Amino acid sequence: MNKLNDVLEKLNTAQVNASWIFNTNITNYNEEQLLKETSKYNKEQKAIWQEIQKFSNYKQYQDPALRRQLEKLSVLGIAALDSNESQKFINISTEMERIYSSASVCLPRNGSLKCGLELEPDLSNIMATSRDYNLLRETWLRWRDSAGRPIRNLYLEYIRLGNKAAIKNGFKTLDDLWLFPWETPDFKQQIEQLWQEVMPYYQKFHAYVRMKLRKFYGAERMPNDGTIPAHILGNMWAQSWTNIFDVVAPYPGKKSLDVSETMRAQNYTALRMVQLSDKFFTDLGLIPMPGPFWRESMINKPTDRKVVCHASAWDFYNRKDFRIKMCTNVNMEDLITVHHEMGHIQYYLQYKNQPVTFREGANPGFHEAIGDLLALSVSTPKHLSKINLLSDYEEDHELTLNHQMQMALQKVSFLPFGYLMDAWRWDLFSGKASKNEMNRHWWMYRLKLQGVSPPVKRNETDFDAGAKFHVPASVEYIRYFVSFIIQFQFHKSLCDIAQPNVPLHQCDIDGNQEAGQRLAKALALGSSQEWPKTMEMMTGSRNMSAKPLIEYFNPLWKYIDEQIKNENVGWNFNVNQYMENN
Ligand SMILES: CC(=O)N[C@@H](CC(=O)O)C(=O)NC[C@H](CC1(C(=O)N[C@@H](Cc2ccc(O)cc2)C(=O)O)CCCC1)C(=O)O
Ligand SMILES: [Zn+2]
Repeated sequence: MNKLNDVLEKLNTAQVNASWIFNTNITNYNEEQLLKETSKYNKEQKAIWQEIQKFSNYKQYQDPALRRQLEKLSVLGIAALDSNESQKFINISTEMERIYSSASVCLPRNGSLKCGLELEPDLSNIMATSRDYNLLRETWLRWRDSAGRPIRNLYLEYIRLGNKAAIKNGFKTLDDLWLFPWETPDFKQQIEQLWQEVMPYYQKFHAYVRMKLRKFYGAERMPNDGTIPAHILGNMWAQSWTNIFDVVAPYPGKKSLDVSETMRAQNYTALRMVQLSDKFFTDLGLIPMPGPFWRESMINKPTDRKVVCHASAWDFYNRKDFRIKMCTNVNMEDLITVHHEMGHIQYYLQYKNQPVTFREGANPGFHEAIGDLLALSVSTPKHLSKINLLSDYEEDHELTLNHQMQMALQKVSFLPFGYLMDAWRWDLFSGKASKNEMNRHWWMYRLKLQGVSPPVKRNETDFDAGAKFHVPASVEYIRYFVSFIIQFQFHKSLCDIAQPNVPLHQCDIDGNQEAGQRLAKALALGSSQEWPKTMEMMTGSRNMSAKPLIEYFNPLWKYIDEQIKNENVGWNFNVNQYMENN
């Protein structure tokens, strides 16, 4: 088996290398190289897979670790397609990613038309900072015209081929293949259950934010069905509302917890942000970033070439080389993202000596939760003041509520979006939703779960889901919904060790070696055991639970209940009202 392990290592290293080169230097040559490398990777993976099929009686193996590795290797994924269909699938995926990452728009800018505006940083900045209702609507609409629409027909092909691949792996449809790594037969039910648990709290939060936006933009700009227009929430996909903090803050005059200004004033650089995050990990007794990380990572947007700016963390599967790629801006949002990416790297470092098949998170949600978990401590006012990013700090009720609001704008607003991104794709893959109504199905979920509506009518030539990175990039998303739930479970467990008598929302685990050790033990296991066992190691329970998230925001729920006395919580909707009947 360890011979196979070496082969798998070399295979993965070659593939990741080619992908890194393309992502950090987008040229036709590098794209061709990546395509060649990917087909080679798929062919060799398939050969190994066919080998393993011969040991089909692997279930009888005594050694549990060996049995588990063979079971993971028994699912090949997309590469199970025959060579020309597999090539077609790779071409479609590459084409969708190219369309998305090269999309740009024209916008009316003081009298003339400005063209070549890209998502990062141009459009994201407008969505975050503009309060001009019409400019926001134009930006929202034109991005979807440029990035979403051209992907629609490619996506239909993607689903057709993906479902064929699922069948070749012994599954019914592509959603079953996507869910395989979760090893949880009732996974969809567990997710729905978690959503039911948090939904009442989300709806109250939605009512509060809607009330504040109505006051700011005027009642005539708010739909009468109680939904919030998607373009005024500070984000291109309304997935995180942190950028409208100034509009919804409980105590606007109070010290803002957005330390971006202070970071710039203190000449923070991307490097300093990464060093700050590294220090938090090592103060917990975790593994410091190794030499190659500092030498090879790309943490600033290069000026001499095109790159994929979407932040990411990379494991080169050689137990030495780990990198992040980020077009870092010096602000608080990116300080959080740096911690998120460093959380991935820490996980890679902790499980690097596992067999290759176990070098994954206990489940994909675990991998997404680590960085955010540490960021929960970093973003407390107390910690920010400790690292000199917040001056004349004194804990009081107003500061607490402003902090709670800022955290809810990041975490609570995200929950329905994290769910619907895959609920929509599962329905399409499984055939539960018709391919002729993909956009209607998208807006059904956006209305039903998120209470967000399109600022202009949509139709079936639009493909609004395609305007979100993870759809053309075919990156599964439910991992983020799970992460936003379990990171609070982990936070509560580590806080019970580090600061047992501190309210959860004020807890900072910084420097607590015992908490660090509890975390390190769980991370070092990778996916070598089923995730409920690792969940039990971390939290004492085998199950996911939204209770710690709800507890973290207790002060905020009380405040919101007072504020929304005259508001109708929730919304009604009729998706026909937003779809042009074509
Ligand atoms: C080689 C490779 O691909 N590696 C994987 C890691 C691995 O699989 O090992 C990887 O780096 N994926 C990139 C992805 C980037 C980000 C993302 O896409 N975030 C979601 C959802 C979200 C939003 C807010 C938030 O606070 C946390 C998550 C979004 O932006 O919608 C962008 C900013 C944050 C994380 C990531 O790091 O997860
Ligand atoms: Zn991540």
